[in-house]
Amino acid sequence: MARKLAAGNWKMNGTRAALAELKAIAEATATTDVDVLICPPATLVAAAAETAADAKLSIGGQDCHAATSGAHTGDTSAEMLKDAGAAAVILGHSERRTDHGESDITVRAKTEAAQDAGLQAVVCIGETLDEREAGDTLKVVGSQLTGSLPDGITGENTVVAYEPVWAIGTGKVPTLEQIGEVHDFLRAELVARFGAETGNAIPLLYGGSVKPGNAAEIFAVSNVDGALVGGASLKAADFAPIAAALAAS
Ligand SMILES: O=C(CO)COP(=O)(O)O
Repeated sequence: MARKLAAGNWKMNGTRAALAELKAIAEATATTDVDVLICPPATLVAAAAETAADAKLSIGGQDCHAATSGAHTGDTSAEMLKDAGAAAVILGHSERRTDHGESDITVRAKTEAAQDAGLQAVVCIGETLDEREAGDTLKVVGSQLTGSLPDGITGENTVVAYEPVWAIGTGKVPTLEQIGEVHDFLRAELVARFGAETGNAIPLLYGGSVKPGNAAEIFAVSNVDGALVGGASLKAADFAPIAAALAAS
């Protein structure tokens, strides 16, 4: 069985003032019986890790470079994130695949770098609306999964997040049947490639317009082990009920 994980992706939102909200999230989820991860922008990782030092909540980055160091202006290595107090890093988010042209090969190299640095990799995949309407969803996410995950991963160092691109920040959510179809498929693919023990231990998150009002029904879908939450992770009042719904599922 995979562990349950409520993860928040703050994207490019938040200055030091947002640390007060992080504290509120840590307090509001302190006794919630699921893993909780918040990924603030890189500028806040060190301060966030200090803020959450005594909390069970973990802090993660939103991207890392595949190299450990070197001439890569503007980039951050996995080792640097780890050094700043991060426990995890989101990789291959559709906004990075689109805005920065990241391919599965890039994401796979970053995933290896993250794991070498001792970070849990939260690897994101998901189809566009055109791909869904063409009936290609399983083909697309299957190929992203195969291409983005390196060999030798474990249920501790890897999380997979299914985020349909058309559901991100739009308020549109796939039907529960559509989510279930993809998650069951991903689970089967993971088990086929990594074996039953590892394949069943890798948490499968759903992401895309998860809110307090729809979280419980999404968490009831088979092979949904948690959520990667964008907008609703910015406020404790929204995020804490989502984590609570996961704990109750
Ligand atoms: O992209 C997401 C998380 O990585 C989802 O964002 P929203 O929850 O704002 O739709």
